[in-house]
Amino acid sequence: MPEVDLVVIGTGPGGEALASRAASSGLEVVAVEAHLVGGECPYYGCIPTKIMVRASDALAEARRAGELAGDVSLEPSWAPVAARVAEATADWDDAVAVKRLEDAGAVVHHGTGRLDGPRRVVVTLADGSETTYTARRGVALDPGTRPAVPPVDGLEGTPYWTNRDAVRATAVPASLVVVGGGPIGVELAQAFARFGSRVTVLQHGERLLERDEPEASALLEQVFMREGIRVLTRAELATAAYADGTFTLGLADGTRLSAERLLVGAGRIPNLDGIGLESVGLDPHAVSVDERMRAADGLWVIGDVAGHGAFTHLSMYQSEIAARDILDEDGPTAEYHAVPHTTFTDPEVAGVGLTEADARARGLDVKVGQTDLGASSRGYTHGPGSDGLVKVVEDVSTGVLVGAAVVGPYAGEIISMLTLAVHARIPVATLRTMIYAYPTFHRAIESALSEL
Ligand SMILES: Cc1cc2nc3c(=O)[nH]c(=O)nc-3n(C[C@H](O)[C@H](O)[C@H](O)COP(=O)(O)OP(=O)(O)OC[C@H]3O[C@@H](n4cnc5c(N)ncnc54)[C@H](O)[C@@H]3O)c2cc1C
Ligand SMILES: NC(=O)c1ccc[n+]([C@@H]2O[C@H](COP(=O)([O-])OP(=O)(O)OC[C@H]3O[C@@H](n4cnc5c(N)ncnc54)[C@H](O)[C@@H]3O)[C@@H](O)[C@H]2O)c1
Repeated sequence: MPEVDLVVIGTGPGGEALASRAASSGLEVVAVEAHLVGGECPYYGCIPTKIMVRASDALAEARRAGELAGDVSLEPSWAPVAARVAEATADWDDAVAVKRLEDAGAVVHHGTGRLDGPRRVVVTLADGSETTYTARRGVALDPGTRPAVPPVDGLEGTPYWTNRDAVRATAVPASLVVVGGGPIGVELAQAFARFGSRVTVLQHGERLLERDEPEASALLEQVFMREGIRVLTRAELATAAYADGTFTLGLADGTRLSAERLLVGAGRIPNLDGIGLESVGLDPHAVSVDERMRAADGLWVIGDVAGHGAFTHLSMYQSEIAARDILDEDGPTAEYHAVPHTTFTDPEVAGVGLTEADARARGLDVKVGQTDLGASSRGYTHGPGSDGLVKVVEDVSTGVLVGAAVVGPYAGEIISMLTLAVHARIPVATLRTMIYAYPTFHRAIESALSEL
């Protein structure tokens, strides 16, 4: 039985970084990847979708030019988008990532990994051959998630898209129904709509982006309506059929829709099934980790399945914490009070820490300040496309911000100073003494603070 120091099962962004860090620190590392080294983010998630978003934002800005700088003639084409996505993903080939990992000193297997007791992993390759490894230090899991497909009558067997198909699109569908109004659904809905697709978003819940502030959801819904994207909330897809290039869809309330394409972006399922958690005495369906990302002795779990949020920056953050523990290095342990996120719609929707509702649910004595970004000096000079807001949530008992939201152009950048404030627990009194450059979007934060 081959013996190594560490086996990493699943090389999402964090798993890849962990394998690389451990190998370059001198450990004997085996990395096992069922599909592409790097995981969902570079091939089917963050990177290709942000290329699509960037292109659709360019179209939106060009359309705004009329009001700002005179006419622009536009002939939208998906060809450059598809070409940039193919280039970024190397046509969905991970050779460069594999080489990077091998150059760091790791052995990479394309196959599936399964725990087979403490510090033991069975690797099954595509040809069915199996090798069992013993891992002296232990095993790290970063298996990520896959799309959740709702149990809709007739859906199975139809050529519905998930994010994996949408990023491979070579043409814009004339019409598109998107199931799910979370980050995946709203980013892709707007990107395709701006290229001319007639888009309807079906959202189970009461509003888009349910984990964000309700004011952010309402603003995004207004923008979607203005851009001609139909949003049906409290909508439940009940039936689906596909014939002659058209989906026919029935909602639970009797509404019928048809579209050329159907995109399912309705949440994710953790890839924990079959990974052998029960062989080390753990619940096979859910895993919990401590502040060093340990799920058991000699077992570290990172990334989306670790249960603290599904973002690449979290997977990377947790990877470094696990790496330090595996390498017996000192350093801070995991803290989640200031996790930021940005949904790359236009306007961008960003947040950090707790929403007002979350803070109140925790029993905090909360004060809230909010301001209209479009009404700021920068919003006024920016003109069309400046819809937005800043909302800050203060814990009155400590006088620090526990959460904040920014909606607007560059919200993902503007949120960074609020992330610092929440992360470092900078008193609101100190934030109020800061000088905010005029006329920037981030200056609106000063106005929001004055509303507290
Ligand atoms: C459309 C879309 C857009 C997104 N946009 C953003 C964004 O803009 N910003 C952001 O921060 N996040 C974004 N995300 C989320 C981000 O992609 C994930 O949070 C990120 O990939 C981290 O995931 P992970 O480390 O858990 O693993 P993943 O990236 O999911 O990778 C896990 C890997 O493990 C492999 N694997 C699973 N089981 C096994 C096994 N038994 N053996 C071997 N290999 C296995 C899989 O093949 C996969 O390659 C997006 C996600 C999607 C779907
Ligand atoms: N920019 C980013 O950072 C980014 C972008 C995309 C995805 N992500 C990550 O990936 C995760 C998954 O994204 P997601 O959008 O699939 O998940 P999500 O769980 O955040 O949202 C899915 C939405 O679909 C709705 N839904 C579920 N079943 C439905 C049904 N049958 N009919 C209609 N609506 C239904 C839910 O109410 C929910 O609002 C996100 O939580 C996020 O962490 C991040």
